[in-house]
Amino acid sequence: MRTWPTVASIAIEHLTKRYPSGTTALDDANLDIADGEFVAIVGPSGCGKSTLLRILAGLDTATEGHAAVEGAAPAASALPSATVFQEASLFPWMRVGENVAFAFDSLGVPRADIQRRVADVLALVGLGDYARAWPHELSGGMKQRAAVARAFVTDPPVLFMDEPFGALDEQTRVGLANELMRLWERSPKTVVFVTHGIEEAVTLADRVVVMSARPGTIKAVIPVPFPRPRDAVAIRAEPGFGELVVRIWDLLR
Ligand SMILES: Nc1ncnc2c1ncn2[C@@H]1O[C@H](COP(=O)(O)OP(=O)(O)OP(=O)(O)O)[C@@H](O)[C@H]1O
Repeated sequence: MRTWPTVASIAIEHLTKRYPSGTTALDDANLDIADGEFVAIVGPSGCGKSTLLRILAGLDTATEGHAAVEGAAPAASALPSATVFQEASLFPWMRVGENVAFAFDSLGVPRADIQRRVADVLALVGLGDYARAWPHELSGGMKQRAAVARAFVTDPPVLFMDEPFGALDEQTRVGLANELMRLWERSPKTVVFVTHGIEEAVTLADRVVVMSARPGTIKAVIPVPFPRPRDAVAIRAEPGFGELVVRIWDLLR
């Protein structure tokens, strides 16, 4: 089995992305993300958040500048990261457990270990009884739980999340935010989390990166001072929570 470090840092330097259509989606973005840090990215629609995440995840290339995951696997083709998108993108022809186990494809992990880890992670996201269910038998929130389980099951040092809870109702979102924080506390990793939810960003992140309208640049990086472990509901009553949310809203105006 391949082994990789438990966490990795990310360096983004002068990153610019121009699509062939002529759209400049990112313009000279610079950011350092520390080992094990949870960073949320917010910004107006179309400011290049997904573009940035796709470049970090190795799914697209930059026009200028570069982004590097440091302390991770040597080959760019073997980036030890997992990505969760707004759509859970489970394979409809595989049961939930098989979808989660698929993350181990070609990693050479013994079958018994895979079964144990899949069962553990499904239990952690509240899907312990659904390993043999088909994706179409799950609600939207349950599908997203399965997608989060698939991202965590191999314990990669880096996790990229692109509006993973964006399509869900508020109550499910808050529940999943808590589950994500518990998973992250159990197995630390560097997380880059794109969201439209300012409160969600402040709840989850160590720092919130605020991007400007297109072409996207990094307008501000706001540290979130609240202690951990956090609770996605109780944190709203923390002194300073509302002020921080308003400050970020003001930056987005
Ligand atoms: N494959 C592509 N080809 C051409 N232009 C693209 C492509 N993908 C994105 N864009 C453009 O790049 C800009 C940034 O898009 P991106 O999806 O990164 O923004 P975003 O901040 O994630 O938006 P949203 O919050 O609405 O999801 C937009 O103007 C978009 O039209």
